[in-house]
Amino acid sequence: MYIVTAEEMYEIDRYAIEKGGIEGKILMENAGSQVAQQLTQTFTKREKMAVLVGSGNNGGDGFVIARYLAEKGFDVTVFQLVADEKIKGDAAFHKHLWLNTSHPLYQITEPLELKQHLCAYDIIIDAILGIGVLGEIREPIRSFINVINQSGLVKVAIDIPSGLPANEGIHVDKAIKADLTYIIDAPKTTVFLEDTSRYYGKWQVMNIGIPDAAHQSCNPNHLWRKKDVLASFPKRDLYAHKGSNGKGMVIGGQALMPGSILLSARAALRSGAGLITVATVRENIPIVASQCVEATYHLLEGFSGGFQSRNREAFQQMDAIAFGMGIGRQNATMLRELLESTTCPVLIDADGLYHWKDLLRSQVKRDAPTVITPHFGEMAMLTDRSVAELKQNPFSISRQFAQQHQVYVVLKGKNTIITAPDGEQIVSDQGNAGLAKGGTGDVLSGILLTMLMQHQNVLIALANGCYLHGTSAEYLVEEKHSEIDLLATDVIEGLSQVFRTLS
Ligand SMILES: NC(=O)C1=CN([C@@H]2O[C@H](COP(=O)(O)OP(=O)(O)OC[C@H]3O[C@@H](n4cnc5c(N)ncnc54)[C@H](OP(=O)(O)O)[C@@H]3O)[C@@H](O)[C@H]2O)[C@@H](O)CC1
Ligand SMILES: Nc1ncnc2c1ncn2[C@@H]1O[C@H](COP(=O)(O)OP(=O)(O)O)[C@@H](O)[C@H]1O
Ligand SMILES: [K+]
Repeated sequence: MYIVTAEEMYEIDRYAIEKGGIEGKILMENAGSQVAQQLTQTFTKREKMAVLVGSGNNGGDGFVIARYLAEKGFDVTVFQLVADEKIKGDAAFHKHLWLNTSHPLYQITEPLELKQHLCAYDIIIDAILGIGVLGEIREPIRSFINVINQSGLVKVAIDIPSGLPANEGIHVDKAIKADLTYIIDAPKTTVFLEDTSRYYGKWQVMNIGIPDAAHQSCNPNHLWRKKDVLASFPKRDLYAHKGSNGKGMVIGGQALMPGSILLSARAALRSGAGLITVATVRENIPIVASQCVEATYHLLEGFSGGFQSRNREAFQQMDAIAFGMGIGRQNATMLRELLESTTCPVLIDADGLYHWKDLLRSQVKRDAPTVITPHFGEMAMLTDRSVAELKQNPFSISRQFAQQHQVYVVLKGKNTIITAPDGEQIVSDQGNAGLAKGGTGDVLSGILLTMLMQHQNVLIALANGCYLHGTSAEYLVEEKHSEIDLLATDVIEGLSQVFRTLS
């Protein structure tokens, strides 16, 4: 599935119309008929529906929806919130078809008038503004939105809640707070931002017959789904041996922090790693080893001296390395040597990100992939921006950062945004609030470590790893646990069930 900006959506429409030869009227017919079909399955004929239409093509969708609902015997009325001359093109065509049905069309100019009418209805279908919204919401639409939000009725938005921008980085001035949104063709960027996602309510994407070539014409971001995992997850070779399933190392864990490295190592093993070595300080080895007997151990001699040649040899045998979980925030020497002396992917997480920030000021010689996995607080630290700014622009800030520093960025949150050094982006929206606990990030690092050892393509490896992590939490909360009691260790155990659905 794709994720689009408003500009990309217009480009996709243009391509479908000009190169695909599908007329805009037909796309509108498809959009309206698909939404109407969903509405007839979700609501009953006892519920009275008010379709509110504006001036653009979003309003055009509203006329089609109303026509299909009326044909199916639903009690539906169209309220036109703009002057007649504002409705043009494809929307005017479909308005004409609606009028031909001889069902009512009311033109409303006053908010109070709308309020009085709405008292007689159960459901509002919001087809007032789509992705063409620009700038501050003008009157009288502004007051209409207030009336709708205060109505207490069920609000179903078409494509996007009216007034909400499609793109990140735009202040929300006034918008409908929908209970449900039927998104046309592809989710818009604001579906995935903390402040704007709440306006959508539940959402569902309607396929309106736009050819895939139209999407590919503008190379939009991807939303990672099970079918993408099934298509890209490496198959196990019948004659596999532990070496062919990948050798990985987790480096971290100061004396008082054995837990994080234990979680990473166990998660890496549960994800199918052939061999995992834990590199940590002497005090941690018996603690971690007692709960992770499958791993081997490598002694890190303190944190002050950097790597000796003994260390370097061990690191160079690895297919991927994860660095930083519980390592403490001092001394970037070790990380520099690790990055410069290895040719395998290195993932940097947690405290390791503070070390990496220190290295940004100097040149690090490295050709192999580097992956950073910050949460929003860590990303704010790395980019010298505020968390609020980052939450409004996570896609563009991640992209700019990944391109500037030539790293893979896994920006973790409810929706995790994964960016490649060339700017390509994938979103993993799996998971739930049960993951908002200490240690779940360490588990993710372990899973990603194993994925890096086993996939050809780093971006896909990371997307698949995030899918496994989030889906494990989803299964566990559906069947056994709740979002309250879920622990990071449970997420490791839950991986078995996710893998069974992939084979
Ligand atoms: N083939 C296709 O294209 C398909 C498109 N589809 C559908 O089309 C939708 C996009 O249609 P669109 O481009 O007409 O934009 P849309 O938001 O409906 O109207 C824009 C108008 O709103 C107004 N307005 C803007 N800002 C405002 C403000 N701040 N405050 C107040 N008013 C404001 C302004 O009108 P004005 O008053 O300036 O004349 C402007 O002209 C898309 O979301 C999807 O639903 C589907 O049917 C599939 C096929
Ligand atoms: N509300 C949420 N919904 C879905 N996933 C979440 C949510 N909160 C956190 N997560 C996921 O949980 C993990 C938390 O990572 P992190 O903050 O690094 O934890 P820690 O450092 O304590 O191990 C990330 O993978 C993140 O995407
Ligand atoms: K709308």
